[in-house]
Amino acid sequence: MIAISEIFGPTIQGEGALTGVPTVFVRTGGCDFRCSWCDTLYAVEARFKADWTPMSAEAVLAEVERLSGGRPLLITLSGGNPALQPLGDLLSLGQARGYTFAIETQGSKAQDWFARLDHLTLSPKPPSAGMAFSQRRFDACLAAAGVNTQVTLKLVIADEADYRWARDFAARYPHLPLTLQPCNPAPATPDEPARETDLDALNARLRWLVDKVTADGWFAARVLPQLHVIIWNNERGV
Ligand SMILES: C[S@@+](CC[C@H](N)C(=O)[O-])C[C@H]1O[C@@H](n2cnc3c(N)ncnc32)[C@H](O)[C@@H]1O
Ligand SMILES: Nc1nc2[nH]cc(C(=O)O)c2c(=O)[nH]1
Ligand code: SF4
Ligand SMILES: [Mg+2]
Repeated sequence: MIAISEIFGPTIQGEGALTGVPTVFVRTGGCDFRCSWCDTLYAVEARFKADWTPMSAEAVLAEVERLSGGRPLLITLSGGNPALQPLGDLLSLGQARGYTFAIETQGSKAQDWFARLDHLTLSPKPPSAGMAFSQRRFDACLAAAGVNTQVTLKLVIADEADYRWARDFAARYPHLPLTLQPCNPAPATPDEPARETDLDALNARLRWLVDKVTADGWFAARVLPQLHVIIWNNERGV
């Protein structure tokens, strides 16, 4: 069974290389990390376990088909860490009906079914997140993706130290397409679910990041906002 926090859409992918692409999100419950600025703690912290529904692959796909009116589109697996879940059967069922699959994960856990995804977005955490990085685990994710899954790096930047870390990190993986996104410093939290972020402050961070990248001539990086935050602020399920 798959631990499901929420299934929603169709909406658009708001982050990373697939920004703007229509998609349904399947958000799993449970994470091996607890990032300081995580915007989805309701799908992370064990105290919310009772809100996560154990679902079969068939039941998850049935809900996606209901939401999409049976018209196949991109299914984005996120969480929590979806790589902790048994998602191989969901891929087989969905792909047989024409759906394509992308995953968002931090690169801490590899699964053999990564090779059957269309897109694997790896988002290793910068220093500001407060999480340890395992090179071995990250490289295992890359190896599991094989040659047929499109891998991209998505790095969140909160401050100067994160920016320097991102420069070093990306230099070790020059073959991977790279997107940078400014950290939302005021995400909604379980204790303050209606919290709104300051979009002007977020835009200032975006401008700072563009200035850094252009001043450094870092032309391999693409700088993108979280489009869903610009459109819907910290709203959940969009
Ligand atoms: C909520 S995570 C779930 C998937 C997986 N656990 C991961 O971190 O990649 C989805 C994406 O949101 C990003 N993210 C989380 N909180 C954020 C914030 N406050 N500002 C910007 N991006 C954030 C993560 O870095 C990740 O790229
Ligand atoms: N529209 C939209 N785009 C997203 N990209 C990554 C998301 C996530 O929470 O993983 C997300 C999300 O929650 N909504
Ligand atoms: S790894 Fe992803 S879901 Fe887990 S705590 Fe960090 S940002 Fe949140
Ligand atoms: Mg999100």
